[in-house]
Amino acid sequence: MASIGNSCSSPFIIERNGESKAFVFSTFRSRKMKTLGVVNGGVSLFYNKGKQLSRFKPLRVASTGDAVGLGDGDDSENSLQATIEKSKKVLAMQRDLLQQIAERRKLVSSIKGSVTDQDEDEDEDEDFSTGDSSLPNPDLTSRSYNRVDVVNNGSIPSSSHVNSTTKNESKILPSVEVQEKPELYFAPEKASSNNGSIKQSKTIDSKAFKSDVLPSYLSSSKAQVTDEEEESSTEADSKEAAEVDDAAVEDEKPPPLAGVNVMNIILVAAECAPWSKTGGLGDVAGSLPKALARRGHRVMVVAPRYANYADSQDTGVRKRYKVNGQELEVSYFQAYVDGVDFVFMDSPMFQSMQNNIYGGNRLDILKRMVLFCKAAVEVPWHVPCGGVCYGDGNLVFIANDWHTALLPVYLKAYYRDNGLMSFTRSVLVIHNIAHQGRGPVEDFSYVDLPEHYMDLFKLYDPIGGDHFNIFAAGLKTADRVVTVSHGYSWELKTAEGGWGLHRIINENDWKLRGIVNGIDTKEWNPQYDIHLKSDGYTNYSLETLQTGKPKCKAALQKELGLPVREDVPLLGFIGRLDQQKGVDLIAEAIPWMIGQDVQLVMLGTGRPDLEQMLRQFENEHRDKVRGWVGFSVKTAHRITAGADILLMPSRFEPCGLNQLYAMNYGTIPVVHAVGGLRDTVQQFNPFEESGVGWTFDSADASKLIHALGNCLLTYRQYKTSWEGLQIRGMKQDLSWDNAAEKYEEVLVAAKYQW
Ligand SMILES: Nc1ncnc2c1ncn2[C@@H]1O[C@H](COP(=O)(O)OP(=O)(O)O[C@H]2O[C@H](CO)[C@@H](O)[C@H](O)[C@H]2O)[C@@H](O)[C@H]1O
Repeated sequence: MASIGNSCSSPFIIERNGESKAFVFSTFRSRKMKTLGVVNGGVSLFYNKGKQLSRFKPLRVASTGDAVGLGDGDDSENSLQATIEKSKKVLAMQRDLLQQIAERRKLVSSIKGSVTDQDEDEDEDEDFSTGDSSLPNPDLTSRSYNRVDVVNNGSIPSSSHVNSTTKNESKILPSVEVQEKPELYFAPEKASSNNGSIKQSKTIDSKAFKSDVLPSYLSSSKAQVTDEEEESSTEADSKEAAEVDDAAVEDEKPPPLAGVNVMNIILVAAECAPWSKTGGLGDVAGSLPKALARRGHRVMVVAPRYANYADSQDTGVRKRYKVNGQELEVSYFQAYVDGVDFVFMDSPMFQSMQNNIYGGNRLDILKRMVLFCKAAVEVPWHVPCGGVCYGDGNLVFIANDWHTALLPVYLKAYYRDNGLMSFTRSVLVIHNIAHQGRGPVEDFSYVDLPEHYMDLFKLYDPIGGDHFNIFAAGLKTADRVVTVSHGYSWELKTAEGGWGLHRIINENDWKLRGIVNGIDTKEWNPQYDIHLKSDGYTNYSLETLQTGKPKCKAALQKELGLPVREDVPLLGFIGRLDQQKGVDLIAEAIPWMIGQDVQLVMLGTGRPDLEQMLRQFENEHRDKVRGWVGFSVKTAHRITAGADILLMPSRFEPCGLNQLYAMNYGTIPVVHAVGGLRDTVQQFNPFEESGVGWTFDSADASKLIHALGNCLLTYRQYKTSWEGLQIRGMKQDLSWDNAAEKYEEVLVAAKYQW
């Protein structure tokens, strides 16, 4: 008995006795054809209204996603007949629904006519919010759906809107019985469908035939009835459709910021704040997606579920993937926050790793990432968000660092090479090239790829000879590559900055772009910061800076057990304790610092020897230094608010977030001018009263001391200049919104890249 996989499978894949068959259409329809994706007994097909069906070609797909072309199968004839029959029925249902909507619209028009003008708008709103079923509201279709639906060929409502629509829609639409679980398919009309043009939107979401969600062709009626080239089956149909279209136009919301480029975006990362975080990657995964969602995209984040996150819910979806010959089950939990679908992948492999995300030996980590990436590629098929899967049309994955660099490779090897996910793209973001997923060549056997893929991973190392390198394969395979600042994008191409990957990066320069990270201005904002609401701390803004910040400084000094003195400059350092962050430069400068009248607090975890060093600093200079070994988000926020100066002597820094947070809190950064630090911290110029901090040009303790000396002098003797530095820093727009717009350009470029 054929059955569809868990609640929302690919329309192409039919599972039978543990094996899956995938159907791929051998001919793509021309733009002039009306193509409709129809769920039918587990088979999705495209058909031309009343015309000949597309031929399709069966593929056999292994549960891991490997697909092997088998040519035309005998039973395809029978299933073809069956699907034709069922398609006709569905078409009839569709006409029925359109007719009902048109009738109801007429009814509402007549009711509207009898209501006084001044009340009209309010009444409509009330009807919507209260869901009053006595007055069916045709405008629901245009109001209750996300703007994405109108312009997106994928016709996917965002989760929130799916939910709100579900609530209202049942009152205006007859329920349609569908036995099969929802499926999703988007027409493979890349160029025409993906430009977001309303008129070109032709695909009918198969979800349309599920009883509890408003069909996309009705919800975004514009998207489905305004095609001038459409061959309507009856005149009445087109008239009714046009009326529905009018209803949508009447209440149309302003277009999304992304305009016609609205897409489905899935960011995949090994960590995602606030649920999991070891550093800046977690921050980016937690906040960039929200900025993309604000631009009108439908956005999901997929991250491992390292612990039981209270705010997420089990979706009930279960899938199995092979890792190193072993079948492993994954399940998915979901939360909807600030317009983004956060999907957490659960597996015994991830559980209990919350405080040790990258823990275990090389092969343990590799196997975790193989499982994560294999499963993540199929999330848009299997995991419904707000009741509806994303599907693979108009979709771009954003993979991050080596941990997810396998994703672009799997997307290509398992799917695109086999005619699946043909219009799905991948972008790989480099947050830190120093970690690459390296191992001996034999590690290739763990990633479960065809032999000819080996070349992508193999890299020659002058010391170790040939080795296996996951980042190398991801960089070559991804459609586009982003790194987190302009400075770092340049450094990556040098032998010093590319960490052995500079040749590959140079060869792929055409697809590389530097985009400076933003910050989550809700999370990292002194005005709303939840960590400043107790223990003597206080929220402050630009207006209350001169009273609020000293209060936070005093609270921090008190909390740390340092002398509470307003006049002493308080220096802070927050970061991973490793070679990258230049902790050793601070160590070298400590004797000089101790000779100054300053206080220093350092927060970090990492290399045991550096942790020990922090403790030692504190023990030796208890009146001036605090070395806090540990990972504490609260303390990081409090140091950022309470310190006067933030030290970032990083040897290399792809972007750096702490200096951005610092500037937003009126804390002055002193940084090594490298990578993103050079891009984001302009040196103070006392003659022009410009700049936002101090920079030094080489990773040398004497340079750090020189820059810090000038900084301390300004703090002590030039208060007005100091305030100017603080104000300029705080006034900058450091939000993700700018960066999100640039990411969007990259995503669009990837989308139209063949
Ligand atoms: N002990 C501790 N307790 C609490 N919080 C702590 C902490 N140690 C670090 N953090 C927090 O972790 C984040 C660190 O972000 P960074 O961007 O500075 O560095 P990271 O090197 O991890 O990120 C990499 O990716 C980011 C994102 O792209 C790039 O900015 C960066 O240059 C690149 O190295 C900040 O939010 C910081 O507050």
